[in-house]
Amino acid sequence: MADALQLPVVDLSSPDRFSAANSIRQACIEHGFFYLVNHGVDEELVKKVLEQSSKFFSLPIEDKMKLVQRSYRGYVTLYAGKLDITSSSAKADSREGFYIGPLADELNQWPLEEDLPSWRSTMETYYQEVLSVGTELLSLIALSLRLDEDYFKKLGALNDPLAIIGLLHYPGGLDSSNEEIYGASAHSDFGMITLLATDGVPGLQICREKTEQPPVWEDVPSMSGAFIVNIGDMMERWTNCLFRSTVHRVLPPGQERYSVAFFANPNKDCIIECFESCCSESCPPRFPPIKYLDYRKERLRLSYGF
Ligand SMILES: O=C(O)CCC(=O)C(=O)O
Ligand SMILES: [Fe+2]
Repeated sequence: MADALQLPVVDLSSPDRFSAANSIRQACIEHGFFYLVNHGVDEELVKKVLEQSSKFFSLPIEDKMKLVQRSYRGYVTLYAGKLDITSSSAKADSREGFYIGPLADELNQWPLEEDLPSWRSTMETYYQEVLSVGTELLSLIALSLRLDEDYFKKLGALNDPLAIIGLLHYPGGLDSSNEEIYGASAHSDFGMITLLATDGVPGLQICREKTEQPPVWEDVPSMSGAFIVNIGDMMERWTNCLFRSTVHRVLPPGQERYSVAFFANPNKDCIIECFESCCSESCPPRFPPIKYLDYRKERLRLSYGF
């Protein structure tokens, strides 16, 4: 059994934006994870998204396969990939997913309205609402880095961002004592930040020290009404590792589990290079500049082969 963890709580509606920014700074330095409360997304909407997600995954496999992923939009089958690209012994991840990208770009695939009424409109509403929460949160993150509030906007990261909803289903029924099968094996997220909602079934764990052996895994329980937010690799690169893109995983829950991850990714052409304020002669950039799309493509190729 892993240690229980008390993650910091950030209030998005706090009138004292500087104190909210400071708590974000501390959370991102120490954990790379925090709970976000008072974010303004109605709990009923989150519940509806989870219900609609469960309706999709309950369809017969032939129907799900009609929407099998193209350009990483649509249905990704159980055991299709392995997020842990460092382990040769971990088996493929025991989960299935459905991915929805930018609403305007025509690549998305949708179930028919007559098969799953209101499914598309529920997901579109959720996409727009969580994107605006993410945008607001990024202005606080900019403040927390002593940058202008609209820094990420000016950088172009928020112009047509390649944000993705991942509807995730962990079927359960697997014995978690089998060390080599995970719901989602150990990984860091590829983008700027991720905002996660779950159905409350446990399973998510983080490892704060990547290099510690043996690794120490700590449980991240869900908090009712809060998003679990984590820092992704692009934010880690921008900040030269000041903010951590913390490694996390999902154990195979004995019980079925649903979650919805909103990956707030930057614009596909955004060049990610260390902020000037985060490097110096004595602390040079640890990563070369990289275009977001190139980084993302490589990670998807390594984990999923597409
Ligand atoms: O399902 C979860 O709780 C986390 C999923 C996750 O970490 C991911 O898909 O990147
Ligand atoms: Fe993740």
